[in-house]
Amino acid sequence: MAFFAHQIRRGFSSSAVRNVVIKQVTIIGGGQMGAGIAQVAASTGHSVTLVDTSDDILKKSIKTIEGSLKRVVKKKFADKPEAGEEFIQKVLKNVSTSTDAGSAVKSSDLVLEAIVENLKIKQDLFSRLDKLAPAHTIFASNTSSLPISDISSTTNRLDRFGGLHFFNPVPMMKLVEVIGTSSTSQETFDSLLNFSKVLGKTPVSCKDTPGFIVNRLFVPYLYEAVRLYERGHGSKEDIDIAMKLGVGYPMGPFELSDYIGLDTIKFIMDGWREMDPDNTLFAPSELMDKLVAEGKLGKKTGEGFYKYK
Ligand SMILES: CC(=O)CC(=O)SCCNC(=O)CCNC(=O)[C@H](O)C(C)(C)COP(=O)(O)OP(=O)(O)OC[C@H]1O[C@@H](n2cnc3c(N)ncnc32)[C@H](O)[C@@H]1OP(=O)(O)O
Ligand SMILES: NC(=O)C1=CN([C@@H]2O[C@H](COP(=O)(O)OP(=O)(O)OC[C@H]3O[C@@H](n4cnc5c(N)ncnc54)[C@H](O)[C@@H]3O)[C@@H](O)[C@H]2O)C=CC1
Repeated sequence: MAFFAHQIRRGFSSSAVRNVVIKQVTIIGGGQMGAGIAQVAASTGHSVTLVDTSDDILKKSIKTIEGSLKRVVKKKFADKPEAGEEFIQKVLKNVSTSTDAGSAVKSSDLVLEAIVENLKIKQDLFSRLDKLAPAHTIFASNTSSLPISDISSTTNRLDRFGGLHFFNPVPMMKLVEVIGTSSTSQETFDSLLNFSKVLGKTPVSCKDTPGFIVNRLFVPYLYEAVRLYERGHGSKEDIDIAMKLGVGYPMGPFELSDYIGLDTIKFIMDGWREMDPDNTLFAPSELMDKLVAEGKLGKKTGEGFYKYK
């Protein structure tokens, strides 16, 4: 009886009665997050195909992975630089690239999406791939804020669909939020939990609620820092210093917003405000709107709250 109730909660489906051991991974989107996830998956022995819209972007993704691996081995193989170089080459061999998502997913156990934070584009992608991926393949999204059940709604594999939310920079941040919708099967959820552990991360289980755990607490904090600055209650520099030295955060809110990308943070907040317009935690910021409109998105564009050129 308990088993049955449990299966109902997770949306039982006969096609998903076994745990999928994830070996072959397709990652769609080779930006900040996709490249980081590809690196970690390849470093832990997975065969990874990284997909993006052009070969030029993918070349940049591989360069990013190479640069990050160099930082990792500097520490891990401090006394054995040759073994470090060997490790880098071994990891890079585990990553192939493609601009053809449809072909890439044909041999995948997991398709993990880390493309632009836009519901329609994510839905279109998964709807197309659903027809091409094998039946056992699990689909997952790395979305920061969109409901997983909205993203999965255009597919016929609701039981094999979940959220895997990594943190930036992926090689350094230990947490993964694993998100199950009311339709995600227990087997899928367990496979995603297990995959996160095999990557060397610590997973936490989340419901499909806005911002899951971390961003629901964290994004309002980042916005309140900007509003505090707009009210003239402190300079950006002092607010950053205060949060680093006062509560031990590794980065202040302005440094971190620039690091994540102001477009991503604004997109999250705009979406929540639309859902709950009277919630003062979701109030807008004129400065944030202005910077994003000017294309000053943070570190990735060379300027955000601070300049990086
Ligand atoms: C928006 C969302 O949906 C969710 C999110 O991601 S929210 C954002 C979550 N992320 C954070 O909060 C990041 C907070 N910042 C930090 O933890 C740290 O500042 C940081 C790890 C990014 C950098 O650390 P730092 O001490 O400030 O700088 P730095 O000295 O350059 O780096 C520390 C170490 O990390 C390593 N490192 C940093 N970035 C790295 C990367 N991308 N790849 C590999 N190694 C990296 C460095 O090599 C360095 O190693 P050593 O200690 O051996 O020298
Ligand atoms: N930046 C951050 O700190 C975090 C972001 N996220 C989420 O991860 C996702 C990706 O974010 P970032 O890596 O920061 O973005 P990014 O802008 O660095 O990278 C996105 C990549 O996806 C590619 N892309 C866009 N549409 C595509 C398509 N249809 N097919 C293939 N590739 C496509 C782009 O060319 C780009 O290289 C978003 O959903 C974001 O909300 C999650 C955790 C942290």
